[in-house]
Amino acid sequence: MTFEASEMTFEASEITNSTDSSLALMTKTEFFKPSSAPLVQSGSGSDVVYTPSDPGGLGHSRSWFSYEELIKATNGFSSQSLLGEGGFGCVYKGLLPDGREIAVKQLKIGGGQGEREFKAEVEIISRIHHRHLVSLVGYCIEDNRRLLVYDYVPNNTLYFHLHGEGQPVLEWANRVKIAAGAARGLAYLHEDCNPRIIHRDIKSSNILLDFNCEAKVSDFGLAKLALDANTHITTRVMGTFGYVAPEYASSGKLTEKSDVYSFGVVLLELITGRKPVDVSQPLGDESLVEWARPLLSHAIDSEELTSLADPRLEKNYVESELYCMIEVAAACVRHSASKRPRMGQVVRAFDSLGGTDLTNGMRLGESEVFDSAQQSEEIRLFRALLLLLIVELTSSGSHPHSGA
Ligand SMILES: Nc1ncnc2c1ncn2[C@@H]1O[C@H](COP(=O)(O)OP(=O)(O)OP(=O)(O)O)[C@@H](O)[C@H]1O
Repeated sequence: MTFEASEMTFEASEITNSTDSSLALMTKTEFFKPSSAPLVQSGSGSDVVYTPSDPGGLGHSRSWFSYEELIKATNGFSSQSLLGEGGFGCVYKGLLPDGREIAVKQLKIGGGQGEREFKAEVEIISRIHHRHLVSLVGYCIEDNRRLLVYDYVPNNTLYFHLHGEGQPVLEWANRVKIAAGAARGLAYLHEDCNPRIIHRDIKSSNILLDFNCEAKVSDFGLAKLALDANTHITTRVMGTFGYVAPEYASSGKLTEKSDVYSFGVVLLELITGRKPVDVSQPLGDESLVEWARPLLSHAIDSEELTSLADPRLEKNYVESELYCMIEVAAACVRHSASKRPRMGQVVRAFDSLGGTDLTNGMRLGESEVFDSAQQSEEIRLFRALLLLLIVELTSSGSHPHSGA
C-alpha cells in the first residue's frame, strides 16, 4: 500500500508494535528522498537568527566533528555527562575548547544509512536557525557512528517542568510565554522554511527551556533523518503515544496539521498540568485529549471552563489568557485536520490574545468534537495502542520515556 504524503512516500504502511525501547508505537518503511533544494531566507522578524545560503557548507563556522573531539567534549561520554535518553539515542552534555556548551546525540541508527543522505539531511537541518528552535551545530560520521551536535539548552524540558516529580509549579505567565514561543518555532518550520519541515514528534519533552523560559523546539528533522536508505526496513519513531494526530496514526497521512494536533496536546498539558497519557487516571480518562474534549466543547462560555485549569495554579492565571489558550487548544485537536488552524494563525492568536478566529466559522461547542463515528474510531485506536503499550511495558519491564 502506498500513501502519497505531502513530502514523502510511504511503502508497506502498517501499524505495528515497535521494537524500539522508546515505545514509539508505529513504524513505517520509508524510501528516503533527500532534498537538495536550497533554503531561502524567507523568514522575517527578529526571531530568525541565521539562515546561511551557501549550498556547500554546513552552516556557520564549524560543522564536522571527529569522534575523538566529541569524546573529549563529553568527558568520554561519561555517565555524569548524560543528559537523557530518547528514542533516537543517548544525549550527553559537552564543552568545546572555545567554551561553547553543546548537547551530543548519539544516534542509534548506526551506519545503515548512506553517508551522503545523512549529510544532505543534516545540511538542511543545520541551516535552520531561529530563536525558538534548537540549533544543530554539526555532526560526526565515523565508521558506523552517527552523532549530532546541538546547542546546549540549559533549563531542561517542558515535560520536566510540568510533570517532573518535586518540581515547583510552573507559573501561568511562563506557560503562556512557552506556548507562544514554541508556536513561533513551529510556524517557522511550517511556513518559512524551504523546503518546509513537518516536525512529526511535537511533545513537551521536545520543547527545551532556557532560564528565561524561552521555548526552543528540538528534534525537528530527526524523524526524517533516522531512516535507513540501504535496508528499507528501518523501524523508526513516527510520533509519541498521546500526541499523534488521528489521521496520521490511522492512515499515515502526514501534513503540517499533524504537528498542529500534537501542539494542541502540549497546550492541554500547559493548561491542565496533566500528562498526555496517564494510566493512573480512571478508565476512559487516560487520554488527556479525550478527557478534555467534552469540557472544551461544553463549557466554552461558562465559569466551568476554569475547571480545566491546572489545580496547582490555584487560580493564579489571567482569565482572558486561559480562554485564549483553551480556544486554541480546542481548535488544534480537532478530529478534522482541515479544520485545525495553521501554526501562523496560532501565533497570531497568541499575539492578539483571542483576536483571530480559529474556529473556521464554528463555535467550539458546535464543532465536530462529538462526531461519533470519528471519535469512536479514535478511541478504538487509542485503546488498542494503550494495550500494546501495557503489553510492551509488562514484557520488557521498562518504562516509557518521557511523553508516553
Ligand atoms: N540541546 C539540548 N540541550 C540540553 N539538553 C538536551 C538537548 N537535547 C536533548 N536534551 C536532553 O536530553 C534528553 C533526551 O533528549 P531526546 O531528544 O533524545 O529525547 P526525548 O525528547 O525525551 O525523546 P525522543 O527521542 O522520542 O524525542 C532530553 O529530555 C533533554 O533533557
